[in-house]
Amino acid sequence: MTMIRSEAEPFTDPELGLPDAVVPLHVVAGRAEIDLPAAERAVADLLKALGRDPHSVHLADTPRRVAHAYAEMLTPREFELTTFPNDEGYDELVLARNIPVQSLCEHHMLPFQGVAHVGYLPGDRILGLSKLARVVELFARDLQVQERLTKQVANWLQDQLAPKGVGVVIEAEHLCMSLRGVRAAGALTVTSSLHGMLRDNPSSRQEFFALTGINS
Ligand SMILES: Nc1nc2c(ncn2[C@@H]2O[C@H](COP(=O)(O)OP(=O)(O)OP(=O)(O)O)[C@@H](O)[C@H]2O)c(=O)[nH]1
Ligand SMILES: [Zn+2]
Repeated sequence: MTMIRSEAEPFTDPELGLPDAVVPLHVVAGRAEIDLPAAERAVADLLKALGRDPHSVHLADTPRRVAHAYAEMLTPREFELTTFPNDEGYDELVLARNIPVQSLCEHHMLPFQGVAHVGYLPGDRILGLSKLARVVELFARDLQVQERLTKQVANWLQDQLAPKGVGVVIEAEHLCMSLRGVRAAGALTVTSSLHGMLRDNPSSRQEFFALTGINS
């Protein structure tokens, strides 16, 4: 998945007034359009291959439902990137903890879900808080591995906001590990990605992990 920014320049000095840097985001191809009728046919074929009758009264609507469910789970909502000038020179951590994460593992197309803790040390700009959760959704609504998801969120914040540091931790349970296979129900996978001072400065790093509740 690739994202481009609009024609608007993101971080030019604003006129007075807020919000001052609203940048429409467009999720662009890298992925083809979702073809719902083809997905429905494929689900009906899968049911048949699994020894089930897709035309039975119970399953007649299932291909449509499954196709729509996957389409929904693979389609992030677009949003506008809203930043504000850091007029007060706020120079401590901003951290949104326990952001819900729902994604699909690319190996089994089964959900993995949990929480993300997303933080940054502001530079010249601060970010609308909701955008920390929106960017998690932007990259989670894809076929993913948790490591890539974690890095994409951190890289996006670093690129878009140019803060002094970025930290992202994701804790998630993978249904492919709990429902089937090894059946390790309740096992949590923890991943992290850090940039700038949160990576390089030991006390900033420690503070970040302390506030996330993760022992570094
Ligand atoms: N690194 C990583 N691995 C993942 C993620 N989600 C699922 N996996 C793993 O992807 C691997 C795929 O391994 P395979 O051996 O090809 O698949 P499998 O035979 O179904 O493996 P088992 O789950 O061990 O039964 C499994 O070990 C999964 O646990 C993820 O987000 N990151
Ligand atoms: Zn999996």
